[in-house]
Amino acid sequence: MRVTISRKAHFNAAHRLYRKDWSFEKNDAIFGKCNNPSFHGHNYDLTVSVTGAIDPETGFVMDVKFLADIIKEEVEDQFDHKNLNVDVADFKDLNPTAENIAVVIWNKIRKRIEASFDLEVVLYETARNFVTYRGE
Ligand SMILES: Nc1nc2c(c(=O)[nH]1)N=C([C@H](O)[C@H](O)COP(=O)(O)OP(=O)(O)OP(=O)(O)O)CN2
Ligand SMILES: [Zn+2]
Repeated sequence: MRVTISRKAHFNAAHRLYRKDWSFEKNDAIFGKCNNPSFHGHNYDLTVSVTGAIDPETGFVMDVKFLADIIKEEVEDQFDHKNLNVDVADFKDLNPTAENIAVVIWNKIRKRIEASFDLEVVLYETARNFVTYRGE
């Protein structure tokens, strides 16, 4: 029997969607207002879900506090109130789209969680735009 626990988190960050190797005109055609050189911001909402067996002694799949601490260290402390393009090394050569941010977050958390657990990340960039990554 495998059960999923989830923890919600939040961070505020600025970004610009563009490629350094494209002209401004091409970036504008592909990324539109998201290519604003002055950047723009989002209030990102994150849900991290871990699936595993219930430990018969504790009744936990995983202590939610353990998961919350990982999210704080790997995501909130590194991304919150940051400019993703400028301040976060992961996006030095990676466009900070919601898709790429979700994959970066998944990889950071995956390293901190035992392989017996499945991991899913859902990242809301706006109230209506969200992406899901399960490491597949
Ligand atoms: N596949 C993706 N498409 C878009 C991404 C992305 O990360 N992946 N990102 C953006 C921009 O970041 C943009 O800032 C999104 O905001 P916006 O277009 O304003 O989205 P809203 O849903 O809030 O706007 P509505 O116009 O109300 O739909 C764009 N595309
Ligand atoms: Zn954006």
